[in-house]
Amino acid sequence: MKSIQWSNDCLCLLNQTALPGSLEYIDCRDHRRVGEAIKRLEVRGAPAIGAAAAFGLVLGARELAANGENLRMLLPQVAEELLNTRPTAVNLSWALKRMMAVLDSVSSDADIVVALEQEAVAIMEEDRQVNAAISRHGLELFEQPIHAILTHCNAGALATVEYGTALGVIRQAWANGKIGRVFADETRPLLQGARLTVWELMQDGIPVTLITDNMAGWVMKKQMVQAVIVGADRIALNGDVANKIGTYSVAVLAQKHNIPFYVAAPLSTFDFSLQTGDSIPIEERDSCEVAAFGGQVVAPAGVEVFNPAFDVTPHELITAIITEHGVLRPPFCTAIASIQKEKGGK
Ligand SMILES: CSC[C@H]1O[C@H](OP(=O)(O)O)[C@H](O)[C@@H]1O
Repeated sequence: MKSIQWSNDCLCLLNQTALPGSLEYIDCRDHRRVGEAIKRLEVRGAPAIGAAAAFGLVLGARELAANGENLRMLLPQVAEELLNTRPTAVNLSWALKRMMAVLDSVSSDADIVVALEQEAVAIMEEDRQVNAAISRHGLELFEQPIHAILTHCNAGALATVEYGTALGVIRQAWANGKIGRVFADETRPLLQGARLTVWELMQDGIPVTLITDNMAGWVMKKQMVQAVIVGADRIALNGDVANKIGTYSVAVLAQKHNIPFYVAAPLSTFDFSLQTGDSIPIEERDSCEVAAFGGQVVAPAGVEVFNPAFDVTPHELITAIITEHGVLRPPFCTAIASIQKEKGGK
């Protein structure tokens, strides 16, 4: 399945809020609809929202050009609107910064829209290649086959342009006989695990067991899983990782049970401006997501709700970070710095 498809003047998104019940597609023909889709998690996952925002900027540029507007003056406002949809995943700002840099590289205004579209297509294609590389490098984690691996939320093809990050590693490991089963946390409150990860793995014929988030500790205690792998939304220079709420709890439990805890993420998820995860912005979402379940209100009206969509796992709890450049091992600050150097500080 493809979470995102671009055809000339339309960004077609697989509506992830309708899964697994129905396969519905949203045709976005302007940047405002793309922004709404990101806010509503109709498209979600750090790399996927970065790519969607990139094409949202293309749609915005087309509209401005069609109205004879000054793109260099007005496109920053379109970028700002898309940037303000969700604060935690750094891929959103990374993609928009990369797209806006096109303006500096194009001398003629008449060429801006085409150049932007080419850059958005490049971002989409690179994500495919990057996830394939992450998945290949992930094989290094499994010198010996393991019975089962636990994952949290959805870091699969739905969260990226294709193949996935954490689920990309799982797919490759399964194909090479390195894992026998996946345990998927349901991932309250929006159930990305129960609705999306389970659906993806069953589509691929990969054995999966669904558990509630509060079962993860017991599953580890009973030695039913031998590793954990998750995605990421923002990684600081010291290796602190922001990811779906509940990831920190799983990492603490993994350490308690001496189970390796892996993070799979592309370099576009690294925030090279942050020394630690302390200042990663954590999105807080509407209380109705917690006070209701499956559309049914379950808590008394008026109850106070705290609904952070992400948490930050300190680098000390992370065994390795799998990137397209290879598997990073602690000390992550050194490993990340050497990648930065290799890439010329970009
Ligand atoms: C491959 S990034 C996936 C990452 O994004 C998810 O958050 P959301 O569903 O709110 O977009 C979650 O943190 C996943 O690990």
